[in-house]
Amino acid sequence: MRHNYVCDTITPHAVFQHSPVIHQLPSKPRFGLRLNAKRLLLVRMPAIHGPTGRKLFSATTQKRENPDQLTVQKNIIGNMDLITILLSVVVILFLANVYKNQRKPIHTNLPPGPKPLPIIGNLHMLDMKHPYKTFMEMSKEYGTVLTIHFGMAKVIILCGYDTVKDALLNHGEEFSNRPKLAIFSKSTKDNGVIFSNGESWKAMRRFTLSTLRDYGMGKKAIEDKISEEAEFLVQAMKSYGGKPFDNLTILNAAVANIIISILLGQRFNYDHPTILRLMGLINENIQLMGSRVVRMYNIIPTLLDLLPGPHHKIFENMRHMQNFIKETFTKQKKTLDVNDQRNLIDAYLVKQQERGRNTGRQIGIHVPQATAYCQVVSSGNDEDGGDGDDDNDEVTDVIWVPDRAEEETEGEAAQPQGGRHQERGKSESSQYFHNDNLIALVNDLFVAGMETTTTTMRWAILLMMKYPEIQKKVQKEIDSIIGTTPPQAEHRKKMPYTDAVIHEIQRFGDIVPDGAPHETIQDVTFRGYFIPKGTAVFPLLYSVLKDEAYFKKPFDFYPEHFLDAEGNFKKNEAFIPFSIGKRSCAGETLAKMELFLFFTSLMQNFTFQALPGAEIDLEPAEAGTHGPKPYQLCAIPRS
Ligand code: HEM
Repeated sequence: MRHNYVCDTITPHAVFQHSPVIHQLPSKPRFGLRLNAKRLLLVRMPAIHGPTGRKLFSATTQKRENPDQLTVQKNIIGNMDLITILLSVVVILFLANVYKNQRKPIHTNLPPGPKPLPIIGNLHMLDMKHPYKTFMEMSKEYGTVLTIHFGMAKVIILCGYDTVKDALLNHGEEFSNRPKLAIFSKSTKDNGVIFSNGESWKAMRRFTLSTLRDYGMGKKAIEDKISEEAEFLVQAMKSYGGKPFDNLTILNAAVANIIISILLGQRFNYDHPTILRLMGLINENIQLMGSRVVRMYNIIPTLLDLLPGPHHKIFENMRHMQNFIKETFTKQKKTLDVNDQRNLIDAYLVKQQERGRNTGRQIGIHVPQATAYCQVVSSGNDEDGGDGDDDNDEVTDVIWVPDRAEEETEGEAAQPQGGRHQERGKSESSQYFHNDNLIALVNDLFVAGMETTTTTMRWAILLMMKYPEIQKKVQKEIDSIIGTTPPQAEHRKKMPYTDAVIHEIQRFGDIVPDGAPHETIQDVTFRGYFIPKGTAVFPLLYSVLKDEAYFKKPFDFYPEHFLDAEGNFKKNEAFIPFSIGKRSCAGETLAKMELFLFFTSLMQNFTFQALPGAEIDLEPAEAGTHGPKPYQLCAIPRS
């Protein structure tokens, strides 16, 4: 019985499940190595070879009936012994190696953390639904810089504003990479802006910041677009006549239309199939990202690739998004006018053309040269056959991939904190403006620009329903400062209470509690600890936005966090929902403008109420971002 159990634990899957038992085994070598190798495999055969293995095993134990059968069985057993020994040796060596590596003090001065188990590390200790809560608990024991083992990989967790600021600002460059996350790497091949690194990231980030500025952020044009969209949103909410509804779809569509106008230069009605399709794909993926299986996928992708699960749906949805983007820019290319750029995709295509001109070649035309090579990009097939991506099959493009000698030297990527304007006029790495980067970049901006702001707006309405007296104070300020005219960005400075409420919504909602993962670009000595190059680092935004040293009532909704005694708006340096440093949110200015204009437009026109008798639940849903659970609301028109 005991042998059975120990041997079962030696299949990779079972080791994962039962490893605490491995630790409890008494004496001598661990992992049941003292077992007879043959017996080990006999018990393991069913797990490795399935039904055949099971039959072989029974052949050794049942009564033999005739000599022929005996001979066959002897051969089988002879072969099996060989396999038994080989496999046992492999398994034993593998486990011994894992054990040795985990015990070996490779770096003696790593930040402290809980003791890991073989293979699974500290995974068994984590609340997989809210890992940030476990990290906060652990930091009470181990300090604000701690090491957690995600399986066999070490991850550094940074807790509290002082530590996060120290890492992302004072050691900004050293912590500025992103780790490869299997769930994204597989579909984007590390292109785009959110999960890319090195020169390609710098080129994409610089382009994103300057183009968002030209087509969106800080410009009157985008302010007008948001105001216009806010009016559509108000009308859509009015259409419910005060009756209960779930605001997710229309809020999502309103926010989506802003990023769509920047990316594609158009808006869609809220029931248009295209916008519904895009939102459906993105929302489903965000939802699935929060699942435990997907979190596990980033730790053991090779194993999970073999198993069914939500990760396959994520890949399928990403393929549909990519096909949509390919189809869109292929069509746009046909009507591109360099002197009349309509949107971000046009600006990107112009960069591609510049590249062609600079090198005496044109994008899309293969000009063989000794020092460069071409890459043919084909969209592949529309795998679902029914999502309207039929044109994609014809999309074939030829892009230039220069040799290293052609690469231009880049400066630092633009920094949002005070450094945004420095990137203008710098030489550009136009070799990175290839189609794969365009697809991944547009996808990144769709997802980042749509989901985050919608989720914050959903918190905003839920919190106003929960705290009607705060809602009334906001409305009073709107009535006195804005009146009935459409809200404008410049009103904000005169509205300290509303400004404080919006800040508190973001602080309390805390929609990216784990922070986006970073990675050390080189060996780092940080706060007395050694963190090797290539280590994943989580700046825990939850621990910052709930930092008791900076916020008096960290777990309450308390707009006074951002107000002084006279009721003036008061900045709080630990308010960093967009993070800080080199990888901080590229859409921060746009998001702030959207939040202010959408929020004030809604508060100007409606009083939000929960359904009579309904409990307002402020516990976040389990998803990729920290949003409220689905809820119904009544938007009572103010007249
Ligand atoms: C309320 C709204 C938003 C919040 C709370 C938010 C928050 C964040 C956070 C926490 C990060 C990770 C920073 C880090 O790694 O340290 C991030 C990255 C990013 N965000 Fe946002 N974001 C919002 C809206 C937007 C919008 C509207 C856009 C674009 C239009 C956008 C584009 C990006 C991009 C491109 C990155 C990756 C930057 C990089 O890796 O260089 N975000 N955002």
